[in-house]
Amino acid sequence: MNEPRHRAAAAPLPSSLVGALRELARTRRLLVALDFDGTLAPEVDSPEKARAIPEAREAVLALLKLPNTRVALVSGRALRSLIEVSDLPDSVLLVGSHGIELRLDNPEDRVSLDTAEIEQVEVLHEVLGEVADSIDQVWLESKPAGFALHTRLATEDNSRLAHLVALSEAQAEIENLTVRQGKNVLEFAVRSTTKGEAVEHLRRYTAADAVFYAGDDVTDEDAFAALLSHDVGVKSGPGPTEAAFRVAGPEEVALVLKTLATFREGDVHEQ
Ligand SMILES: O=P(O)(O)OC[C@H]1O[C@H](O[C@H]2O[C@H](CO)[C@@H](O)[C@H](O)[C@H]2O)[C@H](O)[C@@H](O)[C@@H]1O
Repeated sequence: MNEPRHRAAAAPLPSSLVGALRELARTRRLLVALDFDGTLAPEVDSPEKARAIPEAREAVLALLKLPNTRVALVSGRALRSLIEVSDLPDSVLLVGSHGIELRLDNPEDRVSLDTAEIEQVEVLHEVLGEVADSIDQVWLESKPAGFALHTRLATEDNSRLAHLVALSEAQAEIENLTVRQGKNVLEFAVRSTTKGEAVEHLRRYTAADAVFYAGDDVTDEDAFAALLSHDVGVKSGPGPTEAAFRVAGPEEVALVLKTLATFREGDVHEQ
């Protein structure tokens, strides 16, 4: 099934989180950095069909209207794919490919790979393409500096096999390959960046006094690790995390963002 038919209402937020949001809303310059899949958008079988739930989108639009408030999406998706599925105004800062691609306020920064990296991407394509072609329901998503090997619809055995073979063959061909495990996906990149570096870059770029970050996957842990004591991190869904707070999924993330926007709006009017 690609689209959940009924969405559960968001569970109430824990009072400790509401308190942290109230405090964060008073920050002079605030950066709200958000992962996309599993955080704003429920997971679906076809990545191109993923969309932020309406409540999350509305909350992001509300935050965008506030002064001294920047919103950024920090995603593992290729920038082009992130632009398509997020469908948000250009004032949203975008980080794609786990930090390799950026779209800030100035015209797009294109990723330009050097000759050696281009050759490595070609080799990767060949190696991973063979793995995807030979195992049922395994497919390859192309990104500027690498590939995501998707196994969401494969059996558990086939998924494990695909990951093992892809990893050993790709690493045998390319030294210093960056490999990331995500939800039903194994990602390979010829350039190394993390969402933590992306958050640090965005913090400097926006001159933010504090940062809010929400994410659901293993790669978001680098971003949580980059948060400072006065920042707020919220993990969406299950799994180990360094984030100080956890909510159940995109419905609750939307409620968190709406609550933050409402507090901040109130503070702006009081000033
Ligand atoms: O960093 P994110 O914004 O969370 O992106 C992580 C990966 O998201 C996409 O794959 C995941 O979501 C798909 C749609 O729900 C799902 O089908 C897949 O199983 C998930 O792994 C995207 O396709 C990847 O390129 C991103 O790296």
